[in-house]
Amino acid sequence: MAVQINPSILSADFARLAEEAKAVQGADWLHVDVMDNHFVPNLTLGVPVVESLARATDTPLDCHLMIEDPDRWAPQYVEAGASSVTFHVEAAAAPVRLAREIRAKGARASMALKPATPIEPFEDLLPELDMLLIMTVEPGFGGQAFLDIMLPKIRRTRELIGKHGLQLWLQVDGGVSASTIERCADAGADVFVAGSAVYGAQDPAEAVRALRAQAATATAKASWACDHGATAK
Ligand SMILES: O=C(CO)[C@H](O)[C@H](O)COP(=O)(O)O
Ligand SMILES: [Fe+2]
Repeated sequence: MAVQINPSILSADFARLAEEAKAVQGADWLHVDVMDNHFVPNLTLGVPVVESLARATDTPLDCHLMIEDPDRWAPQYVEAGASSVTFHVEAAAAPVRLAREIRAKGARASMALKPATPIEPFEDLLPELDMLLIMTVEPGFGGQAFLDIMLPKIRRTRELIGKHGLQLWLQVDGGVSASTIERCADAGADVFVAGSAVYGAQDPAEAVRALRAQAATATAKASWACDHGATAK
């Protein structure tokens, strides 16, 4: 499977979101961080902004919900135009029902794990999902340092995906940059969120291209990709 690069608009200029979306043309998805100041100690944007952004760009929206009560809110993000909706398992009351509802409404269903949440208790849920997000920082803020200690979890998750023969995407989010993306790809990630590394760059579109090239090269050399026939874009 090809690697995917998803710039996070958390590091973009919120007053110029439509232009900021165009600045990363060539990106696979736009990553939209929704924070409610309850699940995480920060507040960003909600359904109306996602609705406007979906109208303003052709790049599909990958909504990462860092909010309480995703069972109630996640379906509204699909209706607002998100093509992928990620809820946190720590916040969901009924993750299987929620994933099925997101899919039934026509979006990709994704589940996120905070750094201290292990994957193993959720192995049986993997077939219900289109993507699993492993946080590589504590959720809440952009520009934090990548947590190396998450690499074994990425590796174990990739093994579980292989064991069950699933076509599940494995996303990493937090501190992903030119100096960390290769380790993530080597461990088994294939979808890479990058906020400050893209929007903090002189040329955001070039930063996306450079990250993609690095991830693709690391994936081509990775044992998990050789075993499962993954190919670089
Ligand atoms: O979910 C997030 C934070 O909770 C963001 O997507 C993430 O932090 C991106 O920013 P950066 O690449 O600068 O770490
Ligand atoms: Fe995110």
